[in-house]
Amino acid sequence: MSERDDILQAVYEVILDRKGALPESSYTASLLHKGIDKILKKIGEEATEVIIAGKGGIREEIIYETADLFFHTLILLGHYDIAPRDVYDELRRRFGTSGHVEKANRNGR
Ligand SMILES: N=c1c2ncn([C@@H]3O[C@H](COP(=O)(O)OP(=O)(O)OP(=O)(O)O)[C@@H](O)[C@H]3O)c2ncn1[C@@H]1O[C@H](COP(=O)(O)O)[C@@H](O)[C@H]1O
Repeated sequence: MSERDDILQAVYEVILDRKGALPESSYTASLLHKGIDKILKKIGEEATEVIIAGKGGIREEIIYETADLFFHTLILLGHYDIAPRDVYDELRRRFGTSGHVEKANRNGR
């Protein structure tokens, strides 16, 4: 898959553009402007909504709330200039390794 077809990458690039935008010009710009504590608060709220949707078991709501969580997590990555591909690389590094083995190799993290 090319980066152009990767929606997480595409949204991430919009988020980076919004870093230079006026807060009143967009939701993303206003959240970035409010700073890291507000970004983290939104992630906490969105994660809670994923949990509630997960308990409810309604497919569309789980998808909708997960998209909100992904989006706000991308804003966190954007805040720190961490590209989605860095997260993909970490997942690739873990791919094929059992979760139990991966945990044992975390060296106290
Ligand atoms: N994917 C999203 C996306 N997902 C969710 N949201 C917004 O995230 C907000 C979360 O909803 P909430 O009700 O929790 O938030 P709120 O009440 O508006 O905000 P708070 O007062 O709680 O902080 C809503 O305003 C949603 O519209 C998004 N806003 C933007 N994007 C993407 O980001 C791009 C840039 O958006 P703008 O920054 O608005 O131009 C868009 O083209 C989209 O691709």
